[in-house]
Amino acid sequence: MIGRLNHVAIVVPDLAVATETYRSTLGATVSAPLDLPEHGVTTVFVELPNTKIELLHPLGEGSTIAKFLANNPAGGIHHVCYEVEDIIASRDKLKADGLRVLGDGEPRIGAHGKPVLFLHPKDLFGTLVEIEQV
Ligand SMILES: CC[C@H](C(=O)O)C(=O)SCCNC(=O)CCNC(=O)[C@H](O)C(C)(C)COP(=O)(O)OP(=O)(O)OC[C@H]1O[C@@H](n2cnc3c(N)ncnc32)[C@H](O)[C@@H]1OP(=O)(O)O
Ligand SMILES: [Co+2]
Repeated sequence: MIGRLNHVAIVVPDLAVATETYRSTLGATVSAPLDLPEHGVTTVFVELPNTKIELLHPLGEGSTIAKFLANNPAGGIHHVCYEVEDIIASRDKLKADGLRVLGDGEPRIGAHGKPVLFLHPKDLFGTLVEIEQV
């Protein structure tokens, strides 16, 4: 079911500082910030040869990642995203196998304009997992 690693997400306390560090210190190609108010985040994508790093910062009140940043004020790895071919079939199999799909269980459009879902970290060894249909 899961395919390529689409991205690894890092929540950062200062998106501009993190972006400049990846661009200048690490010499990576980085995108412009993208506000995703429906997800309560601002994202910057670091393009790597074999995957992407998603830099995340809370956007607006009640952001789903505000608590994570409060618990990890220096930042931290927040989730990994695996690619799937059919997000509905994947969702239904994961649910049938007892994993909890977060939110209302319906895919939403993510930063790449593709449908995404999230799986509870407690069901996947303490790791928040996002699946993205490609
Ligand atoms: C989709 C746009 C973009 C993209 O790639 O396209 C994004 O990726 S946006 C990313 C932001 N959106 C989300 O993360 C949506 C899914 N997340 C959630 O629903 C919540 O963050 C949730 C349920 C994972 C955690 O909720 P909350 O922050 O309120 O914390 P809780 O106290 O309820 O957590 C319960 C339990 O889980 C542990 N936890 C929380 N976050 C993580 C994490 N990122 N990785 C691992 N574990 C996590 C937390 O410590 C609690 O554990 P406990 O032992 O009970 O203390
Ligand atoms: Co993501």
